[in-house]
Amino acid sequence: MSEPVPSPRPRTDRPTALVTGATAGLGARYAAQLAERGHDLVLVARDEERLARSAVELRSRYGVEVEVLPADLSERASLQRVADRVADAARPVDVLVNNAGFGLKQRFADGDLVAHEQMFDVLCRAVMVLSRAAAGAMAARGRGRIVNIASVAGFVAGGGHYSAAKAYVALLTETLHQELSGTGVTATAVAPGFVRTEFHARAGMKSGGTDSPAWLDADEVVRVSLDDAFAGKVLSVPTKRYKALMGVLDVVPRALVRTVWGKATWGAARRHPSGPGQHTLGNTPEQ
Ligand SMILES: NC(=O)C1=CN([C@@H]2O[C@H](COP(=O)(O)OP(=O)(O)OC[C@H]3O[C@@H](n4cnc5c(N)ncnc54)[C@H](OP(=O)(O)O)[C@@H]3O)[C@@H](O)[C@H]2O)C=CC1
Ligand SMILES: N[C@@H](C=O)C(=O)O
Repeated sequence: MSEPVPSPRPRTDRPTALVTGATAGLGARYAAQLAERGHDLVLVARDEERLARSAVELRSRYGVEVEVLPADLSERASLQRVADRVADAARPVDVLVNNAGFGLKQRFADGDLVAHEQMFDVLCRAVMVLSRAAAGAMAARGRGRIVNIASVAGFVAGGGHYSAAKAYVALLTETLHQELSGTGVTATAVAPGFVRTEFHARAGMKSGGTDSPAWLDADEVVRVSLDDAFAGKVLSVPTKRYKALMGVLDVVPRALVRTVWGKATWGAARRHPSGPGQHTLGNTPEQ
């Protein structure tokens, strides 16, 4: 990736939101809805052309200032540039949306270690570094919103490395919310269920009938989660269906959840190229 040239933009009296993974799926909708709610934007993703196209469209549609900050969040130097932008006291970021992410269609135990390290770096390390940068800068100003995209998958026992990473995001966000209490800064973990975005196609996963009620509209997820974040809620679970599922997950024994999720075609099994029961390790979900 070539060295990015951040576009310097004059400050306006509008608040600024920085969104990672802003070019597709949920991130693109966060950018658009935050602009609609009167925010200037800083857009982060890897694809520079797509970032530039998004910026042009958002400026013309919403009349806000849009900076682009191309960065691969799995690379430490790039991540640091984004963290420096988040913490820049001269150009305050009022809302941080840690959204960038991806899934892997492979098991953890015998999958490609480099791919799993990249997933860890983007889903966990980047969220940790950027949340911390935002927490310090925002607390010093006495206001700010940190919005971290977790997943219902993060509350599912046995859902693979992805679930573990999203569990980390949820718990880190709850910790941050607690530590920031009284500072004027809030942290919100968003836990969507299945959402129609590029996520599953990019990972080569089967997504089944995306018109089924299990699949959510990205715009609805973003609207509900921004309302929750601006209300200072610590956890946002968009839609009644998934709130009900989270209620069930709270009371069902973990061993049962592991077994069901491991075998279900819509669950962990669909992440395995070899399909349920045919993977190389010969482990049952209980092991
Ligand atoms: N879709 C779903 O069912 C659900 C998704 N989520 C979570 O929502 C978030 C958004 O996913 P979704 O919108 O579905 O996915 P998409 O695949 O539609 O979009 C992913 C975005 O992340 C960016 N991105 C990916 N890798 C990197 C990287 N290394 N550095 C910087 N940017 C990166 C992509 O841009 P580029 O390729 O240009 O870098 C893109 O803008 C993720 O955290 C995901 O885990 C949670 C629950 C459900
Ligand atoms: N809910 C989705 C992502 O978080 C999935 O599990 O595919």
